[in-house]
Amino acid sequence: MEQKTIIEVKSLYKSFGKNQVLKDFSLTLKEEENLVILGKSGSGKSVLIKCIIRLIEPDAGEIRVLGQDISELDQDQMDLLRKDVGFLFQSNALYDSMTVRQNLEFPLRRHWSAEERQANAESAVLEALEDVGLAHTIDMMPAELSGGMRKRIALARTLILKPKVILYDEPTTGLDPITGREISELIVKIQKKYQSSAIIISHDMNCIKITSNRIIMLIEGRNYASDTFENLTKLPDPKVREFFE
Ligand SMILES: Nc1ncnc2c1ncn2[C@@H]1O[C@H](COP(=O)(O)OP(=O)(O)OP(=O)(O)O)[C@@H](O)[C@H]1O
Repeated sequence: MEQKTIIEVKSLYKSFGKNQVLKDFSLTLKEEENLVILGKSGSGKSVLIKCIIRLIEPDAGEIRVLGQDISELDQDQMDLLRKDVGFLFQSNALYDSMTVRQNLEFPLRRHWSAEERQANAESAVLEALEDVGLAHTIDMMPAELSGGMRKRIALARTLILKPKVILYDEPTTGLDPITGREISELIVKIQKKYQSSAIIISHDMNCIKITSNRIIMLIEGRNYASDTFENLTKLPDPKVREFFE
């Protein structure tokens, strides 16, 4: 059976003044796939992700998310789509003045009715916290948690809406190697449990090795090579080799 396409980006172009960042970039994300975007600093990985969640308007090209051309959606339709597309910020973006529970309840305010929240918020918060192994932190403040724990809480807050696809912006940056490995393993566990898909931006080779089903190399603004970790490490092309040496 052919796998469904979850995200399709076709011939994307984006420049800032004279700085041509994306030049004819394309990708396809399939159902239940963990796709890593690998590229140097400044190569346009964040710009790409921001185009996908429509924080940035591309100059040309097409982006389809869960079958919908996002340029055709109005604000309400885009809000509805955002429920299915989780985003884990590099900075975590937790609210420091709120407890862990309140942080997790926050996205429910926007996407669930008052009745739904009354009936199901408590169990949804607990399930998301259990997914990341941190149920005991429910009444703690973000400042009381380590960097790795804050990353897990941010992931739990993304999971609470049960997204079909999760976009991870450098999920292990700033973490020590052991904590980084735990987060990478958690990304794989979550994908299996929810049968979700993910785009993961990273240049942490350990994270990439653990999480990727496939890697796209973003070089000179385009999809320069796309293959599994193992196959890419065998390519003789010097521009690809740079990353694996
Ligand atoms: N809003 C903006 N205005 C002007 N230039 C921008 C803007 N956003 C990004 N850029 C430029 O686009 C290029 C790509 O930036 P981007 O943040 O996507 O890189 P990246 O691959 O994510 O890098 P890193 O790994 O360092 O995060 C950079 O040259 C950056 O200066």
